[in-house]
Amino acid sequence: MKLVLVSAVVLVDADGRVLVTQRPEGKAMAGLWEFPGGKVEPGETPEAALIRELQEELGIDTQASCLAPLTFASHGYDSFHLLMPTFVCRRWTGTPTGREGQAMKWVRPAALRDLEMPEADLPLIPVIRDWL
Ligand SMILES: Nc1nc2c([nH]c(=O)n2[C@H]2C[C@H](O)[C@@H](COP(=O)(O)OP(=O)(O)OP(=O)(O)O)O2)c(=O)[nH]1
Repeated sequence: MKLVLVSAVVLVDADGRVLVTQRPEGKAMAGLWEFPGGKVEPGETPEAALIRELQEELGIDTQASCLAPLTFASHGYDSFHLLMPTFVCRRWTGTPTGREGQAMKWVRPAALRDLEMPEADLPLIPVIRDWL
């Protein structure tokens, strides 16, 4: 089974809400709400991958010192095993916008359980609720 390393981040705004983005039509798991992030490329650190993905996907800038490790997901999908270090970030510059046309929204941690999220994300929800 292929191990896929994906970095994700829980962006937290001044009101304590977190950002989720919707996977676009045509991709695997289309329509599900997920945390910003993406695959870590060869030679890249998880932090560098996130900084790159946040710029590409949302048009915001942050730095490694603003990314605090929160938890991780480890989940077996049919065709790969996902390992997803998950950070929390409260400091960035710019306003997140769906640069790739994806829908996004800010939600209270308590409302995450009402969203349809990828299987791998479900164990993250109580951790986020407890620690934010
Ligand atoms: N960014 C992110 N990806 C997640 C989450 N939960 C989860 O299972 N994933 C999975 C979905 C994808 O299989 C993988 C992230 O890969 P990706 O977004 O860079 O790439 P992708 O599948 O959209 O598509 P591709 O460009 O590789 O074709 O991790 C999450 O909360 N955030």
